Amino acid sequence: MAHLCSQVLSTSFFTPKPQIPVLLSPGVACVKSFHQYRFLHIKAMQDGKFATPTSCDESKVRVPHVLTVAGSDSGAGAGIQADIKACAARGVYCSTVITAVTAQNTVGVQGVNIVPEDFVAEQLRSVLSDMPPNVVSISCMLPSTGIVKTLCQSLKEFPVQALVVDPVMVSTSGHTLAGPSILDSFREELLPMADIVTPNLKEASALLGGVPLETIADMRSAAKAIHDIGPRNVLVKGGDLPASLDAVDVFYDGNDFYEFRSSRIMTPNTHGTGCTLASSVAAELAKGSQMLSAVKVAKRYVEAVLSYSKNIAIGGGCQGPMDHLLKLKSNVQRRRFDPCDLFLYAVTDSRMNKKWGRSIVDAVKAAIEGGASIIQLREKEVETGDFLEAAKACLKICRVHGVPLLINDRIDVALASDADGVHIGQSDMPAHVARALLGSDKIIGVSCKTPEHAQQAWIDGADYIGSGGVYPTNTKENNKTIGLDGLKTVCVSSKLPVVAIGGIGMSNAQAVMQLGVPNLKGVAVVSALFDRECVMTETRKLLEVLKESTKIAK
Ligand SMILES: Nc1ncnc2c1ncn2[C@@H]1O[C@H](COP(=O)(O)OP(=O)(O)O)[C@@H](O)[C@H]1O
Ligand SMILES: Cc1ncc(COP(=O)(O)O)c(N)n1
Ligand SMILES: [Mg+2]
Repeated sequence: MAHLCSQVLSTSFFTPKPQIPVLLSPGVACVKSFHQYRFLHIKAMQDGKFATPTSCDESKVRVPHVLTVAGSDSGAGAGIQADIKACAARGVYCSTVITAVTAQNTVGVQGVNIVPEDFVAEQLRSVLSDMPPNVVSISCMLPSTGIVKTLCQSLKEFPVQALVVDPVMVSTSGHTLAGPSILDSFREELLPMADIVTPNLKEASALLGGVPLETIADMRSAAKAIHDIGPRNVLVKGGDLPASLDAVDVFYDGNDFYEFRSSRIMTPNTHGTGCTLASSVAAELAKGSQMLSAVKVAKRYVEAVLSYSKNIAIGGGCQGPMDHLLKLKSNVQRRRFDPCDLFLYAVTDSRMNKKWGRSIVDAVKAAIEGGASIIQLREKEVETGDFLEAAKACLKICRVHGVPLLINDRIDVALASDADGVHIGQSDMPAHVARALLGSDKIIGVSCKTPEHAQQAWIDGADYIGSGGVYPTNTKENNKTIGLDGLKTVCVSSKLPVVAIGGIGMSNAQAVMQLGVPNLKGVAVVSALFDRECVMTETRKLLEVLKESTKIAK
């Protein structure tokens, strides 16, 4: 068993993968190449440097793992907290060694308490001896020369495949996090070990003895000069480049320069961008990416998080944090499905839009203005790319008005546009498969003509049922009409809310709503809204009819 374990343990280090990032520690000053790291790692294993796992089996899966060495930020925008969140968002396990604890918020840094060197060493030993990371990321303040030395010593003892160094010296709020006394050990010991070093403008300037950096040409010269100190790659970050419309970072690998550009997000919530970038580079390297693509992906991630977080309000200061877990947040923020949303359910139709010369977006806007409570895009004749663009544009409008947007049939389009859900028929993907793909927060509606369909929809995790055709309709070929009786049978057989569909309009909506079954929540309408000259007026009129009929029913 022990033999098996050591094979499992060593796999990620011995397979001829591309380099794995490690945030650099100082003791390995003379070790630069990936192959040398691997050699040292193998030797350390042979010397019994790693703890022998007490239990393991072949079915265990190794996960990409970044060890971040950083300071704690009580405000959780930067430091260890940013690193953990970024790694989690990038799908990578993150262990931590804390070098200092700061009292910090959106106003600034109120205090710094340095962790004793021997305790930093103990944390390093605990992690490195038992759970060797793919990459070490030193994305933080290193408050003393002693800590730099401790790090280098530990990395010498437990070499890793790649080292990422973010030389945090000054916080965005202007607070000095690492004094000039450690600059020498940074330059002499840490930087030569780094696979990549990621200084911002101020840090690049400090590393080079205070040269002013004001243009992209300056950043290129700085990247080259820092490369000469010894790291294999340099990324000079231009978040603070004055008068730059774009956020431009300059990458130099010793041969070529690359400019990574993204639009500049106008937001005060930029605290922690540097930590986030470094740990994301480390995360991508841990997953096996080459350096250049790791930087590219990390930069794109930072841009997405900044953009997502640009209006969040946490704290009263002017250095707000970002929200790294944007995906989770968007799910939490989404309004839960309310059966009352089914009251006036507008279903678009591409043929009708074409006939009346309006875009899908114009049709949706008009229906919402008229009072539609939910929208379904049913666009059978539109190309996928156009459908996706239309869905995104409609979603913006729907979100402003708090109206859910569903996509007919196309789970791919619903996922890609982040629409609120789908409506599927009996011959589409089964609802339980759609649920597995879409997750628990999206709305799923299923067309049902019989109690058996309704029962299955409930088992499969649907949120509502669309039942019909109640009356004959020409928006759907060969569609069996089930009549008011068929609709009632489906309603009483199901616990799910139901929306009636098929040939419903001004003349018969009242009859449907007066069916007298409590889970019949509304009517879905196509032609009566969209095969008309003024969608908004027709929607308003239908809304009045529906309101009137609920009054009568009471
Ligand atoms: N307002 C912004 N919009 C888009 N990207 C930004 C913005 N500010 C910083 N960045 C990006 O965030 C990353 C971190 O940059 P920077 O803020 O310069 O580093 P640090 O946080 O270490 O000071 C870089 O990729 C930079 O281009
Ligand atoms: C503990 C800790 N680590 C790093 C930073 C730098 O982050 P930023 O440059 O965004 O202030 C910080 N402020 N605090
Ligand atoms: Mg910054």
